[in-house]
Amino acid sequence: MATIEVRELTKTFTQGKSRVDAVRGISLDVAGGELVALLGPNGAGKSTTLRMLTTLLRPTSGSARLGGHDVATAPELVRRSIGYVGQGNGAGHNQRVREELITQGRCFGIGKRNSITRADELVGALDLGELVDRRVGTLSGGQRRRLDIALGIVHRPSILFLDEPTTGMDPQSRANLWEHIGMLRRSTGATIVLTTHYLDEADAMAERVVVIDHGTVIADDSAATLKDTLAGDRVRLGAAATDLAQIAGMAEVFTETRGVEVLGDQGLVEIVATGAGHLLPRLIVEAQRRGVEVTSATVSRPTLDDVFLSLTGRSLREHAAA
Ligand SMILES: Nc1ncnc2c1ncn2[C@@H]1O[C@H](COP(=O)(O)OP(=O)(O)OP(=O)(O)O)[C@@H](O)[C@H]1O
Repeated sequence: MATIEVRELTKTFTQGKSRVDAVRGISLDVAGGELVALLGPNGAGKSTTLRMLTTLLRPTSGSARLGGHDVATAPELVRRSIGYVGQGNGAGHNQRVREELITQGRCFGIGKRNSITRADELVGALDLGELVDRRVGTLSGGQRRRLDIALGIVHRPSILFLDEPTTGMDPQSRANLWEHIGMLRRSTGATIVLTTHYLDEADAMAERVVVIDHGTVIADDSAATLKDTLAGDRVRLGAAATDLAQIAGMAEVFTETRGVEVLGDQGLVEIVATGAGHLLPRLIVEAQRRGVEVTSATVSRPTLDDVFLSLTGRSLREHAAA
């Protein structure tokens, strides 16, 4: 049985006459221990979905069960089995780091002694040792994020939701946070669902990427499969301007070829193909056979942005930059 079972979940916000269909029928099963990234442009409905799964928002229709408990009928039981680290910081500015962790334990009904033991465990797990006596308001963005995660898992949830855990952080702090998320996962076996705008991050870290656009799931698979099936490799061959059309015609004949474009201003032909590593040598041999000189050749693997582009005709990069 899946740890998270979502069926046709929707959320419509209405205010006076205005109506926003933020989530329009999302279905999703997540198995125990999976790390799933929800990826999509601004306003796609990722946070709204997360907020419904964490019982912070009531769904308009559809259902969601977490650890066997329904968000609508058993929100208390759902809350006990999940941790949620939202986009805003929950910790008080004036509290000291260790105090904050102990207070959080007490809020979850953990006894005083056990809250202290748990706080010390988390200080170790999230590398907060040097910060225990610092006031929360003085922490850097990355340190603050590590504290947020520690606060989110005080009660040992089996499912952890992270809403844009690394947004706004520099690359080094992002890598450091990911290391901690990885360690946490290995040591607790928790199921982790997160949202991110960083395509490279979803690609490298999540074993499963759920692409959301306009409130629905438009793709759901491993990053590698999404890239292979939806985007394909890119081969770029350089040649004299007069030879480009001939190279394009030649490339179209191969069964691996999915699309060909002449980039005249760059003196290139771009070929989108399956298994470019095998295709490239054959293209070059064929060009030689036809007496056409290929002056340069590059192969690149697609990115998740290419996947999004092929699904929607739009780029996610503009959104990520925004
Ligand atoms: N409380 C609300 N009232 C009205 N509309 C809302 C509310 N919360 C979210 N929305 C709208 O719902 C849509 C989905 O928003 P949501 O925050 O879920 O997107 P997102 O994919 O998380 O975006 P981002 O990546 O920018 O965080 C947006 O159009 C947003 O403006």
